[in-house]
Amino acid sequence: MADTIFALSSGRPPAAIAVVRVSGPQAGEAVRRLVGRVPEARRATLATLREPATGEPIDQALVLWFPGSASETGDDTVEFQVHGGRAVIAAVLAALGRVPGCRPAEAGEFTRRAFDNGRLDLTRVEGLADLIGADTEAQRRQALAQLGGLLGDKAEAWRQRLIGAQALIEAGIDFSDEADVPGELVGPALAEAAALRAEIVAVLADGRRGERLRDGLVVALAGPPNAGKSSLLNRMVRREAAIVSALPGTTRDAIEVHLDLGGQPVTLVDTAGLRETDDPVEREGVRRARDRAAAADLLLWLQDGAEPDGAVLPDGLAGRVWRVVTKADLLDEATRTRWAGTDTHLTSARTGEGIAALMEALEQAAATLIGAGDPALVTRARHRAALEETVAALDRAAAGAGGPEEIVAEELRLAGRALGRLVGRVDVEDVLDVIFRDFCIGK
Ligand SMILES: Nc1nc2c(ncn2[C@@H]2O[C@H](COP(=O)(O)OP(=O)(O)OP(=O)(O)O)[C@@H](O)[C@H]2O)c(=O)[nH]1
Ligand SMILES: [K+]
Ligand SMILES: [Mg+2]
Repeated sequence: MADTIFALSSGRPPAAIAVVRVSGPQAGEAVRRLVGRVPEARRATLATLREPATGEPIDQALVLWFPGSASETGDDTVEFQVHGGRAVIAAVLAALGRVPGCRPAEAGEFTRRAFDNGRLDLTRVEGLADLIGADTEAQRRQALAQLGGLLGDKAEAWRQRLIGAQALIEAGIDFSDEADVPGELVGPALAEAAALRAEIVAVLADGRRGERLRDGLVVALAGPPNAGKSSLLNRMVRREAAIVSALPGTTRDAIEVHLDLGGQPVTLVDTAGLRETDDPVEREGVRRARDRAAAADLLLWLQDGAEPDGAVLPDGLAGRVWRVVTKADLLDEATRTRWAGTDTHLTSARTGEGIAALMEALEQAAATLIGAGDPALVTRARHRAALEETVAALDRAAAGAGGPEEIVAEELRLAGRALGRLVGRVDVEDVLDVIFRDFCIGK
């Protein structure tokens, strides 16, 4: 018999209410011991929880009993809503620990059981993890769509069609000596594979917006020392997140600030000023600054407005770059006019000039790059890799047309296997630990 698991599923106590969940074959026995009876299924029942050994009351609780396969995990489950004090929770958990066959749950174990019982496919498990981790509206919407099976159902439908196409060819192979089986079944199978390929390629051509939304859009501030990077960051986030000083080379470690721009998650990264230096600590800072700038989705390249030609963007950082001119408050009219004629954001951290416009532009860019339109299907690198593997196998199948039918069938099988891994139907042991590691205890 499988273990029965229990855990505190609500947040850190003390709190008004705490939810303790129990799931597994002994859940019914647990509720019988603590409540004295098994309450009506799926109805909130007010009951006194008692220490089974002594009969002493522990707390007044709402008890919810979800028998068998209709529960979230697919096993008998009971939820106790108790007062969220530490001693109450400790007493309930201790009493549950004394029920034979019951033990504390490990991180993610309730969800793992739901997966093992076929209640959730792997993409839904990931959606659930993302929903719990969602910080912004757009992230919440995307996670909820994933939990609802946006990608999982589509991938499973693709997989079923592939199995059908593969079966067509295998029927041809198995019965090829029999007169009444059509000899040419590879053609229709490959036509189906080509249609599938087109659908998957269209899903992959999403500009990685799902992954970007999940991770947050990374915007790096870079430029020469004393360009005013840290001052601008502080002004943008309206707090003293980074140290500012007149000394060039002040910032060493990259400083990250997370923002919610109109529902889009954006991470601003302040970096060390880029220059050649003999100071080993600053040199490490410069190395990190280059890495962060190169990896960013968007680079704000800052230059002091008083520098006549501006700073030269180093090689290798030419991706998505916005030029930002700083210290506009120090400029004379002629210089201002000259900058105004260029493709730059003119800003002053001192007066706040240009900051609102910059934030507005960032919010729009974030919406375009990650948030706009329907929720993306691909939200993790794992999804993308599995779909690319599927497309590669379909390409090999198409290239095998005219050759031995067994080879085409084998490539279709490999394409289906990649989709099977995506939804968690075939050999996924290696990815499960990684995915469930994200979960907390009680989930
Ligand atoms: N007048 C004026 N001075 C500014 C402005 N922004 C920054 N400064 C000054 O410029 C100097 C450098 O500012 P920082 O924000 O530390 O510059 P940084 O680019 O982060 O410098 P490093 O981290 O050393 O690379 C400080 O003395 C700031 O007070 C501005 O908008 N107007
Ligand atoms: K500085
Ligand atoms: Mg700085």
